Amino acid sequence: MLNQAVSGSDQGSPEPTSVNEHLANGELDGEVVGIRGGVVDVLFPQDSPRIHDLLYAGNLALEVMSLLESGAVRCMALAPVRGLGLGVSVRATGAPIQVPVGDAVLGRMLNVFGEPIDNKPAPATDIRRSIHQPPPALEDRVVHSDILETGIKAIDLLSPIERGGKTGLFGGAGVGKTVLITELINNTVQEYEGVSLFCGIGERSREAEELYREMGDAGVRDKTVMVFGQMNEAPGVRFLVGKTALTMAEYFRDDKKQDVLLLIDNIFRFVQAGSEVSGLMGRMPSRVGYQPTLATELATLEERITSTRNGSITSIQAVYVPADDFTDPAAAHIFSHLSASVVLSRKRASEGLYPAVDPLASASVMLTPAVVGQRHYDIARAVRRTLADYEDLRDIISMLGMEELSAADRAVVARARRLERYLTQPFFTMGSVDGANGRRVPIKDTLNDCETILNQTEFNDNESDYYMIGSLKDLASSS
Ligand SMILES: Nc1ncnc2c1ncn2[C@@H]1O[C@H](COP(=O)(O)OP(=O)(O)OP(=O)(O)O)[C@@H](O)[C@H]1O
Repeated sequence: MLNQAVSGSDQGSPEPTSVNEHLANGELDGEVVGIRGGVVDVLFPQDSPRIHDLLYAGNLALEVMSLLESGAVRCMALAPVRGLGLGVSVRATGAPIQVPVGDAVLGRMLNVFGEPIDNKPAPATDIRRSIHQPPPALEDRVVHSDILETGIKAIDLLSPIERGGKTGLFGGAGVGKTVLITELINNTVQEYEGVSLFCGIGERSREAEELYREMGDAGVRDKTVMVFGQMNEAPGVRFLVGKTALTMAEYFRDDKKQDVLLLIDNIFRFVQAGSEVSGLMGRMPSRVGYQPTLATELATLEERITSTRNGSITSIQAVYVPADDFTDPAAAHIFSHLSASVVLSRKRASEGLYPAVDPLASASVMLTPAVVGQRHYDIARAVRRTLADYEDLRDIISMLGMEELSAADRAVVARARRLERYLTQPFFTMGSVDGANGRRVPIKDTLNDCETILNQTEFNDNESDYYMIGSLKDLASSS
């Protein structure tokens, strides 16, 4: 209901009063004047709250998205709007969502508001930050040229991850993005000198629980923060939860001067949530039905994920590619923010070649002689060339058979098939499923092994022996 004090103040002082002053007097109450899906219009008889301010209609949290000509504010709901009616009174908090930051959030599983979802008390800290922050100034950003070694052969060899950079794991449904990101957590978090932050956006809630348990088993939970806004939550939550995680990451980087490893599964769901909100807000869709503001929305998040003089944020982001279409505007825009992209292919997954990294489509700006060294660069190129030549020969083989190939081409095929199998790897996180034990392979071994295979001229061994092994030492010890 409209507040009496507010409606009676028409004849009051002509001086505009600030929102905070109204709040102090408990005056800034508004009223729900429109509800459309998760979008709620609220009319404040006097000062309107600002964009991004948090409002409450009873227990329902709302975030102000835009100011309407009618003087009302259009908000997105951060929970289902079931039961909400016109005329319900709304209270403005006078501030955006503020989340707890600092050591108190370590080891915790939190939601978009920074509230616990692990059945433990709220993080014990008074330090809270607004989730809407500007990106660091250009002159404060720094570029590293170090590699974060993952122990995953295909990634370290063909698409090395930049420390302090952004890496994307692209793939359609069910090609192994979540498995790969979990393996990366397993392989890197333990050795990572700094804190890790996992942000789950719009994925299955079951995955959140599994991850929490795995973090506990691996003994890394106390240097990890997990923030979730999963697929069962309102689009507004999925849209904002990335910012919650980033605000916590920025505090570790800027105030504690620590290095942060930020893992996001799945950044596409952030774009998708933005598109749901945009549709509800009544904006005209743009290409392929996405929101016209796709590029700016993504930039406000991605530009904050950066390394500064204070500390670095290394981020690894899973990117769902709708219908395996890599020209999809969401995938293409995300791609433009990254320094390395690991592309997972359905064809390789269907052949059981896990991790299904596509050696020809995956790339990294780190893969230059200046960063990885001439030898690594040459070996990676030779591996790619061999696999590309094999791709070209595949049609001929399927039509005419291997017999029609020249001896040189047959050698290329033999090497390529061995390389393809060698680049598969048993994962620690899949151990219980396929029975094999996980393997972590240092890049030095991967380079030596690939060189050995590339130089191979006799092919008496069985190519299937190269499948799901760690380094070639495994092959020698099993024969
Ligand atoms: N490295 C691997 N080794 C063995 N099996 C794997 C591997 N990666 C993926 N798989 C198989 O593929 C399935 C799907 O993997 P995952 O859930 O990671 O896919 P996804 O790309 O995240 O899918 P979605 O888009 O549906 O979330 C797994 O359940 C597993 O059976």
